[in-house]
Amino acid sequence: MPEMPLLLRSVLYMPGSNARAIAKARTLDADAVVMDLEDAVAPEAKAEARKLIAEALHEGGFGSRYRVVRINALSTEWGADDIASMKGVPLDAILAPKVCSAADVARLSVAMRDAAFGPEVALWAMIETPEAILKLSEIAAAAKDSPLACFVLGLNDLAKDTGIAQLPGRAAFQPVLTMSVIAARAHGLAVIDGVCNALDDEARLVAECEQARDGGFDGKTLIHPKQVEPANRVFAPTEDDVAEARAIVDAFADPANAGEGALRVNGKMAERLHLLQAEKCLLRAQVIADRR
Ligand SMILES: CC(C)(COP(=O)(O)OP(=O)(O)OC[C@H]1O[C@@H](n2cnc3c(N)ncnc32)[C@H](O)[C@@H]1OP(=O)(O)O)[C@@H](O)C(=O)NCCC(=O)NCCSC(=O)C[C@H](O)C(=O)O
Ligand SMILES: [Mg+2]
Repeated sequence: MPEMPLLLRSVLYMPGSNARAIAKARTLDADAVVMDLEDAVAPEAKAEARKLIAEALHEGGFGSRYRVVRINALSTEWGADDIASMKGVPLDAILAPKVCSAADVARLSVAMRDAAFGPEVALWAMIETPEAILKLSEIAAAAKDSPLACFVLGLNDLAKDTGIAQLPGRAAFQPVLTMSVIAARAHGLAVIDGVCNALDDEARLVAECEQARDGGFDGKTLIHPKQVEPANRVFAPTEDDVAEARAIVDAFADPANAGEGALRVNGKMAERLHLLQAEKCLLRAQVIADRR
């Protein structure tokens, strides 16, 4: 499985047909950028968008931002050409919409191989259909034989196909959010929350980011530059997180605790599994600090 970056707090979509947005993405603090060929691009603009994306990626300038191209589903008239048009283009992942089964993952895997993508190019799967929810485990398990490395929630499509309303708090979606995280983690995948359509409601965006962070997601997909900073802030370790992590690491490094499995650190139990979490937290905080 291709390795995922340590930071996927902010995953910003932009229409592949929008040259200005793609150019702006090079200046934004998003951890990942997703150039879209699917729903954000009109049928008559798809061919031009493929060219625009390929040129922009060849031109480069995206720095450490993880580069993702969202294709159309292979079942559409555009999917196969989308993948073929990215042959030889420098990118980090293909995001496939409406993945419904392990067979879909296998077909995407073959198409990526036919387009000569290297083993480092990941496949990200959108979880956005009722069928996918019923087969979360099967789809995630397909990572074993494919470059599948990440789930991305698509709650707009899921709302459309199920009738579940996208209300503040997302109570009716909670089981889907949790089961997506569980399935992804059971097979070592990263997992990113769906978008917040309310462009001018930062409080709602922050609430969704906090819900996703506490629910185990790595980050949130976004649709506008002004959503990047709140997502980066919410999904980053806080100063308290870092202080607690450092205390755990220091406690286990203390020769006086050599051979201990469980320690009392600042009034809480810390075991070796907490040490691993603490080390990851410090690493993430360091990467963020280095970027600044
Ligand atoms: C939603 C938008 C159409 C809003 O556009 P607009 O009101 O025109 O934006 P602004 O005038 O506020 O833009 C200000 C500047 O920022 C740039 N910009 C805007 N959006 C982006 C972006 N996403 N990435 C990069 N840069 C962006 C503008 O170009 C302006 O720049 P400048 O002119 O230099 O000042 C628009 O934001 C937009 O198109 N968003 C992305 C839409 C998209 O990609 N949708 C597809 C993914 S969402 C989805 O499909 C989810 C899933 O599948 C599901 O089912 O849920
Ligand atoms: Mg969708």
